[in-house]
Amino acid sequence: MALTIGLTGGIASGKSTVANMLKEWNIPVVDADRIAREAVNVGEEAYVRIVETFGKDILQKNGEIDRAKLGALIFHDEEKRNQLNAIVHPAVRKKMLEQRDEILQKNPVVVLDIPLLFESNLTHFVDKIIVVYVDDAIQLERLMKRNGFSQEEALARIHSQMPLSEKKVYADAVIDNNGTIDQTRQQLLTILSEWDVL
Ligand SMILES: CC(C)(COP(=O)(O)OP(=O)(O)OC[C@H]1O[C@@H](n2cnc3c(N)ncnc32)[C@H](O)[C@@H]1O)[C@@H](O)C(=O)NCCC(=O)NCCS
Ligand SMILES: Nc1ncnc2c1ncn2[C@@H]1O[C@H](COP(=O)(O)OP(=O)(O)OP(=O)(O)O)[C@@H](O)[C@H]1O
Repeated sequence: MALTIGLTGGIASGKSTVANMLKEWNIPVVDADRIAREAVNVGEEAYVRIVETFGKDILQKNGEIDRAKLGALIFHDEEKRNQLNAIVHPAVRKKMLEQRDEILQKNPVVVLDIPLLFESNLTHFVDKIIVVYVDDAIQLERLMKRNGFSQEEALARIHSQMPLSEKKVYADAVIDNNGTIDQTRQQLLTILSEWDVL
């Protein structure tokens, strides 16, 4: 029987790390962040609407969206963030569901890696939910390190999402990613074997 698993968590909590393990085991993963990046390529409908809404100041010299600039804008302003979400999310949802359906024609299982699974009310599109969890301090530390953000920049991003402690409550399974990568892999293996995926 077909199974759609939602993989979520907070920014820099370790979703991509878990998604990479799944891919190594040949479990197909649909990556919402990647689809969102493709949706705003030059010339796409969402690109045009973003330029109309936020102006040409958020473009690089070559015409592509300056993601750092747009990020600095929307992670500090909820209204602007909602405007951007309203432009990008419908396109992402459509593409993601198309990819899910295509994969399920050939595979019994698909994983949708969606950072904003709860925030965007997408839970009804998945059968089971895995939340990748880390403590606040570790999330902040890993995000600052990975992106070279100041504490203020990192906190703005973290606070634009539902708290991880809340996401944990709605999960069918929680991976505690505070420890080593190996400990995370073990937890993932246990969950997948309980769900008869591996
Ligand atoms: C603001 C943008 C240009 C910043 O780009 P940047 O390359 O710095 O970040 P990237 O896209 O890799 O996202 C990194 C992480 O930020 C978080 N995040 C991104 N967008 C949002 C948002 N609108 N609200 C809350 N968190 C977000 C997610 O955890 C995501 O994994 C970009 O994130 C964007 O276009 N966001 C809107 C689309 C979106 O919601 N994407 C995420 C899920 S589909
Ligand atoms: N168990 C771990 N131990 C140490 N570092 C880790 C661990 N898990 C992930 N990391 C590191 O933490 C950072 C965030 O992890 P990752 O990119 O997987 O998070 P993410 O949830 O996909 O982030 P985003 O929402 O921004 O896409 C990365 O630099 C990654 O290498």
